[in-house]
Amino acid sequence: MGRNKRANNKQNSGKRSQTGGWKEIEKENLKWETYYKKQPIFKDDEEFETFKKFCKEGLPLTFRFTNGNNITTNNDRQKEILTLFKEKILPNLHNVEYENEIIPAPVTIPWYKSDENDDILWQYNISKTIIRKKDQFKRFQQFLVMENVLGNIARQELVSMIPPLLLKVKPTDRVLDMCAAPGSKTMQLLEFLHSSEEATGFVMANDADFKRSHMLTHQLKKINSPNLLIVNHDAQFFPKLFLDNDFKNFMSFDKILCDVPCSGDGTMRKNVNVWKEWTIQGGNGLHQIQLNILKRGLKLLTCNKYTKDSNELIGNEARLVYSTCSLNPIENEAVVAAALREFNSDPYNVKRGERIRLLDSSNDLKGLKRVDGIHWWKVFNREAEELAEYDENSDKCVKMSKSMWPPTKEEIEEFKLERCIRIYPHLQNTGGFFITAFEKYKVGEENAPKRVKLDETEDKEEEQVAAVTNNTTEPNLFIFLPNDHEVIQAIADYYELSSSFPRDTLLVRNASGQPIKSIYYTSPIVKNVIQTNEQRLKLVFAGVKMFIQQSAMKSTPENNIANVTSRFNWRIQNESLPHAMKFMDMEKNKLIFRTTDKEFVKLCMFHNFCRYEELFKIDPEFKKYIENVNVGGCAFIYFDRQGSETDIKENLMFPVWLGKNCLNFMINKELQQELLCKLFELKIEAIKALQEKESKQAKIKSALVETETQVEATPDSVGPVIDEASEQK
Ligand SMILES: C[S@@+](CC[C@H](N)C(=O)[O-])C[C@H]1O[C@@H](n2cnc3c(N)ncnc32)[C@H](O)[C@@H]1O
Repeated sequence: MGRNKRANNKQNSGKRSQTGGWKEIEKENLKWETYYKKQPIFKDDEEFETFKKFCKEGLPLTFRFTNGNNITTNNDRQKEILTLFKEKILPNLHNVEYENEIIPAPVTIPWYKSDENDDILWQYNISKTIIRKKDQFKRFQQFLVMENVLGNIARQELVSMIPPLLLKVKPTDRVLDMCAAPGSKTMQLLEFLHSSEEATGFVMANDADFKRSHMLTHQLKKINSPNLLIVNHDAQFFPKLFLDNDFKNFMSFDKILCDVPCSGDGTMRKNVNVWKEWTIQGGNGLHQIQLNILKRGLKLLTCNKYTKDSNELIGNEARLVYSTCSLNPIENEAVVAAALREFNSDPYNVKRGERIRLLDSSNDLKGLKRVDGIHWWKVFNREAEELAEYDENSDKCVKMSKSMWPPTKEEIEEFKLERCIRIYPHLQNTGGFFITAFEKYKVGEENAPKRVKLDETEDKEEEQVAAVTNNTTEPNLFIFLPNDHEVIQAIADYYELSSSFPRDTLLVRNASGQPIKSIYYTSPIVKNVIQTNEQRLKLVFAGVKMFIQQSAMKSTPENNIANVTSRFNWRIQNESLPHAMKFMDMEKNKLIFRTTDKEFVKLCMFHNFCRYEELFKIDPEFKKYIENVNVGGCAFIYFDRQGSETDIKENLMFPVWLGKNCLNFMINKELQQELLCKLFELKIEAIKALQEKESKQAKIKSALVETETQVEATPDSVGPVIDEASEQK
């Protein structure tokens, strides 16, 4: 059986017709074929045919092991889930037979490594349809789905992972992702930023489309990075930002990703509609906006400084990566060449001694098969007429620009477009992609980089940007709490948080500026960026939810908590617990109950309302503990797993809500599923059935609770995170 049969994904190859039947999209497009055959991209017709054959096939499955949803603290997560995959899942994927052929097992991709692990990226040449059909894949599929929901595995097209890798993000970098939605590359940028324990930089993810910037929020909030900001600007006019209230010097970005909107003809293996919709005008029409975004990125990029004598870089390297999922030179080399030409001849840049150039990436990503960028190409108008040169007075050049044409001989020498990277589907069975890395540089600075003084009057581009990005008048919904706020004080006292707990980076997301429902935390630099640029930034999202006011909490005579103060009903969100734990004395904190008993944890995790009597039977120590803590508040069960035999080796701590007679584990459904699967080897179907049953019982119980005025918190209140909109009301 050929690759075609296995990897072809029927799900993506058609569209419902109006009569409701399934209509195959024909994988042919004569305009596309003629256009690409005329470009100097493929060696000969034979190579084009191979390329086309691959374009018609579905993509193999690729998946990457990430550092999980506690991106700031959980560095062992990647190793742990990877080991689980290699020991428990992978052996079942060897020698799988389908239609009398053995499907080769997944293989690792050598050019994607983390500091700790060499084999974090895997490729499996099999379609989703077969995976769903065949029982042998069931466990593998469940594993992928579950770990993906939990943020431990990222499902992303192989070639789409290259641009963030070439940016070489460090934990100290200020990173801007100019066109970020849906966010798969931003996710990688955050992984790199958090590759060491203390990230002092940040990632700002931007998208011009309001809805898509919210989609970005949905994708990225699950990884809980306090160093992330999501904003909503047109990248062509991305505002200049400042730090530390120093309004004389603008803040430049050390790493910028320009993954611009494009015709997407490198994605036709996945998006079959490209076959139907591809036109010459598609690429031509995007050229100018792509160039504008790239030029704006280059403007905002930190300038690398080199010593005069030895030409050595002073300080860290800043870079910008430009990428598209298109193979069209008009969207790629033409944009890159135009940016080089325009930037390096702009009097403003010349006066400041700043230039840009392409970086040589040939030694990066060893093992990745690639082709050099091209120096010339053919330009066609929407009528498919080949045009030798630009003529602004000609009707044939309507809606075209001079920058679409190839560079001159001298420019070819200077631009080094061969440094661009082209990836074709047939090179290593992937989608198509174009990537190149730029640097902005200045020679002759002996000392540490100086900040650039603004001189707006000489800068034409800034005038344009200022005209578009008038100060935002929207109310600020991201308000930092004063560090002596009484609620913060009460929370710190209740949880016995040490004096080093950072109280000054806690914020609320409502116009009143008071902690109504949730309190979030950010990194110090994110706070700085938000506060200094309140008037300039259209901020959509920042902050990791840390404390939540438990709404089910009411004070009644029956539950013995008649005089509850606010401190009792603020619980710690599970995802923020590892961060909070850094400021707790794990030995002495009286809210922590330690257990090594798997059965104890199992019982707690199995039931929404786990009765104390049952737990006392398993561990009599728990009775003493309960007598010493406040009923009606949040506490913790610490599962000490040293020397444990099961898959998860790390110790686990869970927030629990202590009711009068029973407790609730305050973890979400997905984590509950993962832990029940891994710790107790339960089948996912059984867990889901159990969750449903418990949820029904919880509802009945809640109703009873109302009538009996016996207050308990239900894990339903943990469930879906309250969205900002509802909170802002
Ligand atoms: C190729 S996609 C980006 C994919 C993304 N980098 C990822 O890996 O998930 C291009 C994105 O650019 C956004 N976009 C289009 N025009 C834009 C503009 N002028 N400024 C900023 N974003 C823009 C689109 O909404 C779209 O989400």
